[in-house]
Amino acid sequence: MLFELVTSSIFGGIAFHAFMKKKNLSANDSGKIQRIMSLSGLNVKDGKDTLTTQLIKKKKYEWGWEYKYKIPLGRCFNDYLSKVNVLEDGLNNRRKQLNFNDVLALYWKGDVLKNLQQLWKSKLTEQKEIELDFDGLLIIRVYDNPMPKKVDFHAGESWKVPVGVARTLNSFRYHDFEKVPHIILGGATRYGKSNLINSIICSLLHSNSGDVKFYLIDLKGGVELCDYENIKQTVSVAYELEEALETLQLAYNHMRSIQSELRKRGKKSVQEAGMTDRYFIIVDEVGELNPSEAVTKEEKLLKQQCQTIMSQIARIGAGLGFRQILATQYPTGDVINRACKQNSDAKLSFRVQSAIASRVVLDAEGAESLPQIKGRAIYQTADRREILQTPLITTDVIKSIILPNLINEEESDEKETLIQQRGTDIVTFTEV
Ligand SMILES: Nc1ncnc2c1ncn2[C@@H]1O[C@H](COP(=O)(O)OP(=O)(O)OP(=O)(O)O)[C@@H](O)[C@H]1O
Repeated sequence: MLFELVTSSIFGGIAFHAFMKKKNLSANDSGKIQRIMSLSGLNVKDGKDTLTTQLIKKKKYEWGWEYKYKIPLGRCFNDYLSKVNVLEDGLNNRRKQLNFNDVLALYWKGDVLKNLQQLWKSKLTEQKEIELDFDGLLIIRVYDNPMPKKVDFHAGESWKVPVGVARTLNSFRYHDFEKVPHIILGGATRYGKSNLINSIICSLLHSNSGDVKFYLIDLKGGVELCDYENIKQTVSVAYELEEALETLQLAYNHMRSIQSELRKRGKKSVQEAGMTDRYFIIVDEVGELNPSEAVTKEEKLLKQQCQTIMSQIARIGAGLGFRQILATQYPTGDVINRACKQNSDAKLSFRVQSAIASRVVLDAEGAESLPQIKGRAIYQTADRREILQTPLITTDVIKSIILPNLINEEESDEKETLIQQRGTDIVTFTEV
C-alpha cells in the first residue's frame, strides 16, 4: 500500500515535471523566494506602506534560474547575504524534484523496481543551492544541482595553480601568481586550508621545479609543511617564532639582493630582466605572528620584526619575484597586517564563524554562510568573486610530487651550511 502510494506520487511527479519542462516552467521559485524574503523580515516599513523586494527579471539557464530584484530603500546587499541560509532552506523545504533525464534513465535500465527505489532515495537527499550577487540589482541564482563535494587535485601550468572547481560548467579556476602575486587564505579549523596550501605547493613544484623556491613558516606545530623540509626548492623552514624571523630575514635579504641586481642592470622587474626564479613565502598560521597577542616584550619585538618584513615583501616583492601566501584560522581584527592585506589582491576564505571574520579575510560578508562542506570556499580577486570547491590532494600524490625533488646527501650538506649562516644576516629596512 505504502509502496503504491510512493510509486504513484513519483509517476505523478514525473508527469507533472515533464509538463512543466515542456513549458519551460520547471522549478521557478520566484514566488517562493519573495515570500521567504517577506517572512524573514526583509520588507521595510515606510509610514503606512510596506516596501518589498521587487522581482525585475528572471531567466532560466541550464544550471537553474537567475532572478534579479530591486531592493527597497533602507536595505543593503549584506541584509540579504545574512539570510542566504534562510532562503536556501526555504527553497529546499521538502522538495523532491524529478527531471526528464531521470525518467529516461529509469526506463532504459533493467530492474525498474530497484531503480525506482534508488531514484526516490536520491531525490530525498537532493539539495538546491543558491548564490547571491549584487550589480545594482540583487541577483539570486538558484542552482538545480549542488556543487561537487569532492574534486581531485591536478597540477596547474607554469605559475597558475588550481584553486577549485566553479559551479558554472564545473570548470577549474586557477590562481595566477604572475598576475596576482600575494594571496590570503582564511577559514575556520578543519575546512581545508592546509590541504589547499599543499595543493598550491605541489602544483608549483610539479610545474616549475627548476624555478620555484620556498620559505616555509609552519607555526601550527610543524605537522603540515614538514614534508617539504628536504626538497631542493626549500630555502628555509621555520616552526618556531625565532626561526620564522630568520626565515623572513633570509627572504628579505635575498629580495634586496635581487633589487640591487635589477638596479645594476637597469631593469624594473624580474619579468623585464628575464629572471625566471620565483620565491614563495608561505605562513601557516599568520595569527601566531600577531604582536598584540605576544605574552612577553621579547616576543612582541620578534613579532613586530616579522610584521615589518612581511609588509615590505608585500609592498615591493611582486616585481622582484616574491610571492606571499598568508593563512589564518583566527580571522579577527588585526591578525593580517594592513600592508599585506592591501597588497593581496586575491583572498580565499573557507567557512568562518561570523560575518566579522568573513570581513577580515575577504573585506566582505559571505564566508560565514558557506555550507558546512570541507573544501568549499569563496575565491575573490579585484574583479571576481566565486564559490569554489577546492581540490583535495592525497598523501600519495604529495609524496609522488616530492620524491623527484628530494635532496641527496651532498646537497643536504650545502643546505646545512646555508641555514647555519642565516643567523649572521643583517636586515636593513630601506624605503624603496
Ligand atoms: N578540498 C577538500 N575537499 C574535500 N575534503 C577536504 C578538502 N580539504 C580538506 N578536506 C578534508 O578536511 C580535513 C581537514 O582539512 P585541513 O587539514 O586542510 O583543514 P585546516 O583548515 O587546515 O584545519 P586546521 O586549521 O585545523 O589545520 C582533511 O583531512 C580532509 O579530509
